[in-house]
Amino acid sequence: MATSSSSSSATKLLTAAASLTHLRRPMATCSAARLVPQPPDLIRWVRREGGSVHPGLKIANDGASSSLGATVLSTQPIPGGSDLISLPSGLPLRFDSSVEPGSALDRLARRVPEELWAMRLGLKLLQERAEVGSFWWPYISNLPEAFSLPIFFSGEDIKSLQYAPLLHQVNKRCRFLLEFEKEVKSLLADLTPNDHLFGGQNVDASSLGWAMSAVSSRAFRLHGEILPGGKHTDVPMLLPLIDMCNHSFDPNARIVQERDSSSSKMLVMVVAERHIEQDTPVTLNYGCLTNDLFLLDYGFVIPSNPYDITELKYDRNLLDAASMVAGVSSPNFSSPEEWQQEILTKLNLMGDNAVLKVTLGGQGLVDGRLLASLRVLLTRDREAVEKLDLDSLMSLSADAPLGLPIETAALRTVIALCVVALEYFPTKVMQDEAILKGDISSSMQLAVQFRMQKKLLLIDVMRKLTQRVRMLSKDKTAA
Ligand SMILES: C[S@@+](CC[C@H](N)C(=O)[O-])C[C@H]1O[C@@H](n2cnc3c(N)ncnc32)[C@H](O)[C@@H]1O
Repeated sequence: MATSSSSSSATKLLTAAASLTHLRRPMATCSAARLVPQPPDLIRWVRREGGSVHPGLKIANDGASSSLGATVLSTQPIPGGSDLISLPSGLPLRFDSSVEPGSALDRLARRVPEELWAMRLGLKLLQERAEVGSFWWPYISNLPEAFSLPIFFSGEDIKSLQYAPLLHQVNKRCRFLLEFEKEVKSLLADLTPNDHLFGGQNVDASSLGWAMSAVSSRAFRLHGEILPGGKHTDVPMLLPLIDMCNHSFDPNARIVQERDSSSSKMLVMVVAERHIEQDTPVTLNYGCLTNDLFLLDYGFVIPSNPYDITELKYDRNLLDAASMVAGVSSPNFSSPEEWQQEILTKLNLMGDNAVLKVTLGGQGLVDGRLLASLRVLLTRDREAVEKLDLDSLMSLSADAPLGLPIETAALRTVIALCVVALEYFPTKVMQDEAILKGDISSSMQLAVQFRMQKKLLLIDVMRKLTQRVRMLSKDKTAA
């Protein structure tokens, strides 16, 4: 069970977090605070550099909720299909276009693991931030001075997340930043002052963390140049002004790319998806992401996020505990028969290549592999199982593929798994609600919101599966 290792993760993490306190800047009470107090007019800069911006748009602070920070706002009604913002290929800030292969910056970037790609572009951002007269200064000076990402939380706030998979990720990122600071310093020590990558400025875990957060919360992965044969690569890039648009799962605008008529370069545009009323924020969909990723990369949590999931570790003891809670007896959870083991191996839940992470919630509601394993472990009818393919065994939409009693027992076991998973959280939803009403820091607010949403998700899965069990038995009675 994922949350079972939380205490050891938390201890490790606190060790890392304690030494990261210098990373923390006071979290901006208004996250709209910018790098410099009066930054240049971004819209004017975009227009001057060959981009276009719809005359009915302005940058505004989202007053309704300061956590949303700045936003692009309509000052007049805008018809659907209108071009809102357009950036020529020179305006996006990319790593690949200007960093020489083999250069010191390139060598440093190669030390960053692929999954932390934001740090690579972050290095370029730091370099431009340090360069006097940088082309991108009007953009960079408009970036937030601080970010509400968990790497900047205090040890206490990180612990309050109460969810091991996220604690693990935060811990990993904090450790990486501390290690990378050393690597950067050692590389810089070998360079002459003239070759210093960051204009002689001190680069530490704090500035690296700022840059990584700026990129993870604002960059888009878009097509780079069109390659011969019409292929294109996906490149992360920072999009001035476009990155002032906040996220919505039901956005009123979207990003499109058009090929520049005179070259292989790409134009990046934002187009109104539908009619936008006056005084409405222009929103984009950042992706169908879990709250883990929204919090880690963007520093916010979406209530009732339909893409959020809770991770569990597939573990026979856990299944035994759940079956006891459910009142479903199955000795096969701890000692599956050989034919059952074969199917568990095919499901990658046993054997050398086993992947034991399973999920609840999200679009599928129950992890197909978990559901299939329960159906298989709860039946003695090997023949019936062998008539089914893996997809039918894994599908929640299939009508009780092994019959009603097995389906009911499997679903009741999943419901019990949710009960057990809820027990792992040290606090209850009601306690979280009470804490949120109190006078707490913005990072504690985020941590408590995050863990509360995980619990509400489990409760929602329980509710939906209970309905399903009822429906199945009703159908049976009616038949
Ligand atoms: C691409 S930037 C958008 C512009 C940003 N609001 C600003 O002040 O610069 C992404 C950041 O905006 C905020 N944000 C965007 N959409 C949000 C949402 N739906 N809820 C809460 N915060 C959001 C988060 O701080 C996120 O890291």
